[in-house]
Order: sequence, then structure tokens, then C-alpha cells
Amino acid sequence: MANLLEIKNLSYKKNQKKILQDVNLTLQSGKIVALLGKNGAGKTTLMRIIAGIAKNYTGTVTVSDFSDLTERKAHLSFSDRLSGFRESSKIKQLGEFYQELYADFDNKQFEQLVKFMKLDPDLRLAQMSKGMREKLIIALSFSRKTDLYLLDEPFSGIDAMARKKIIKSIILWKDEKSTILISDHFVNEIASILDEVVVIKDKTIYAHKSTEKIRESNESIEDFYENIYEDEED
Ligand SMILES: Nc1ncnc2c1ncn2[C@@H]1O[C@H](COP(=O)(O)OP(=O)(O)OP(=O)(O)O)[C@@H](O)[C@H]1O
Repeated sequence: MANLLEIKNLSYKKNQKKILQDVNLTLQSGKIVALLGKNGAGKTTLMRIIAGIAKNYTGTVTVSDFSDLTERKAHLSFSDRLSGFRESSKIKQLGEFYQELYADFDNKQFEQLVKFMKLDPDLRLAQMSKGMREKLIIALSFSRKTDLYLLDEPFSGIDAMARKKIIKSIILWKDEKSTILISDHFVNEIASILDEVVVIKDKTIYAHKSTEKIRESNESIEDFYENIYEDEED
């Protein structure tokens, strides 16, 4: 099977401080993968590097065989908190904006996803709750037809119903060949849909295991993750 994401010997510093060191990670196509780690472990940083937003790293990052930044960006989608948009923008206007920005954006699919998420297309960003924003980010992300989806903490601070809706949409709208990397602090809420688990600890990829292997050894995914941090005190 083809490697969709390949990270080799990646290190990253910010203000002289080492944030990630010697990260190596290979993900194949068609997988749903959790990126786990406690606060400050480096999950967002790693996603920003893959997405080409954080640039001054050493090592190589390849997405669908593309390492060149422009080409790499065309083959991935990164949920970026909607920070670049005016608060007065309506949902449907964001759809139009994305359509101009990304050749692979399908506005029809966006309209369907917005409906599926029970969002009003005329709602403005300023009127939206955290959960509604997360749903919108998911709708925008999955309206692009791309190889790699990077979802940064899509479940933070949202209620159980919204979580279920997001998980359902991932299952329903995910293309067979695309790979999704989802960062979170907890794993239990997404455990059922995961193919693999990646844990960041001590500035690097501390563990990478398939959920099948974890379950084979009679361990729950949650225990597997918690055992990694067991001996640590905060
Ligand atoms: N702008 C910045 N300047 C300096 N250090 C930063 C900056 N942003 C993040 N860091 C540091 O980088 C490390 C990784 O942060 P990052 O946000 O990637 O972690 P995270 O795993 O996503 O955390 P969380 O779960 O809290 O979102 C932390 O030690 C943090 O202090």
C-alpha cells in the first residue's frame, strides 16, 4: 500500500527551545489515525509542520510523494480554527470562499454537510458556539477531496451529541483512500473508528501502533495510551 504521509528525521525549534526532535512517522493511505499526547506535547506543532504553516524545521515531510510545499499543501486539508475569516461572514460565504481557494472543494457536498450538521447557512461566525464552529470546520474540511485531513482537536469543549455527529460524518464522508489524522487528549471518544494510534511524548513519536494489535493484546486503547504516561507526574 502507498505511503500517504512520510516524516523523516524531523526536528523543530521555537525561540531556541526544542519542541520536536527526531520525529519519524509513516502513515499509509485509507487510515483513521489518532495523534495523542498531553497538553504541550507538540500535536498542533506537528500538524502545522505537516500543513506547511510552521516552516523552519529540519528533516523531510512528504504527502502523497510530494515534498515541495505548494504541492504538499494541495494534497492536504488542515482545520485552522477559522481564524482568517471575518466574524460577520456567513456559513454560505465561507463555502464560496473555499471554492475559490481550493480546486478540490465541492460546494454541493458542503451544502449537504452543512445540512447534515444541522447548521443554518445564513448563520454568521459571530453567532456560532464552539460546537457549531467545530461542525463547520469539519464540513469545510470534508468538502475538499484530498489525500490527507488534519483535524486538530475537533472534540475540544463540545457536547456528546456534537461529538457523535462529527464522528458519524467522518465515517460517512471519508473517502476510502484518504487518511485522517485526528489530535486529541483523550482517546475513548474516537476509539471505535481508529485504525492506528500515534502518541507524542518526550518531543518525539513515542508509540505508533495499530488498534488491532492493541486489542489483540487484550488492552483497551485508552489503557494503552494511559500506560505510556503512567509514571509521570504533572
Ligand atoms: N508560539 C510559540 N512560541 C514558543 N513556544 C511555543 C509556541 N507555541 C507552542 N509552543 C511550545 O511548543 C510545545 C508544543 O505545543 P503544541 O501547541 O504543539 O502542543 P499540543 O500537543 O498541541 O498541546 P495542546 O494539547 O495543549 O493543544 C509546547 O511546549 C509549547 O510551549
